[in-house]
Amino acid sequence: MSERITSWHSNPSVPAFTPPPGAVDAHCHIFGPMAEFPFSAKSKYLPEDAGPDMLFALRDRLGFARNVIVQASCHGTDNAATLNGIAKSNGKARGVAVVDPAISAEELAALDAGGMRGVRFNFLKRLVDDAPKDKFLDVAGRLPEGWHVVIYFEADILEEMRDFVAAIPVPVVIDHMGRPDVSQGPDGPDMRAFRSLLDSRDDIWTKVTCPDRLDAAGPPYADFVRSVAPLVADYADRVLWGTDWPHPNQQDILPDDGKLVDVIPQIAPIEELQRKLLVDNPMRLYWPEEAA
Ligand SMILES: O=C(O)c1cc(C(=O)O)oc(=O)c1
Repeated sequence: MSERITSWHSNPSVPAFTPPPGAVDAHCHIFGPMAEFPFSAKSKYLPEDAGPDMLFALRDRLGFARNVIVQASCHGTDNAATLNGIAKSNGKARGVAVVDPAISAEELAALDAGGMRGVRFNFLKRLVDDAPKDKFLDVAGRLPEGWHVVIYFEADILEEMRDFVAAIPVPVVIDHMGRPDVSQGPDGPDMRAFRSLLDSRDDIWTKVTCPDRLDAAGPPYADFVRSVAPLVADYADRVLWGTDWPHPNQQDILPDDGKLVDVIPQIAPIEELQRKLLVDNPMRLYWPEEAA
């Protein structure tokens, strides 16, 4: 792996939709800068730098107030770049860490002090070499007070994930809805299976994110909208939204973040749903001490 890749749009449009005051971009990442925060030797991609200043400029351009920075797989289990982003945010960012399951209580406490509020378990073979469920469960049982687990998996292994999800002793957030095939529509097998997983516990949340990854037709992402809008309506108190900037591995697409924001009023057509999705829900999970 030698060539560094750019996976984000250089000049995203200003969205037509104005997010409500206090809106949280609850899924984004930081890459590097590499000179200060080298990428993991195990990373499956080598991105150009996309550091905190770029993230905060995008936040402001899109009309958001806060970020949840999810440790990207290219940084492995060294959370320094993500912690640096949180530290530079003036309290406007919190994070989700990726950890070696053997992490000590002291190291977990340091991540908590640095603004981390969850740990991510990634099951995508194209991103990580292994995903040891037994070790993940061990660390899930030792997390700091108030933390949750974020899981990233694809629809083809949803059935294999059920027992694991059931065994997690803290709230669970599922990235990108477990990547359903949205061309099947809201009542297709992938969405039905995903809903039954959500129904298995009342503390499973999900991110209604990544139309660019899930809907190959591109903007206005009609299949994504028709499949996801009913989910937002039915699970209004358990959905989160994020840009996914800088869109790891999307170098062939370069999603326009303004257009991604303009999907929000289509999946959450009324103000109450927009406020829950963008403010109330992420505040409960990431800034509970400030939540209404
Ligand atoms: O689908 C992906 O390629 C992807 C990768 C990462 C990461 O590298 O952490 O995070 C995401 O949310 C999505």
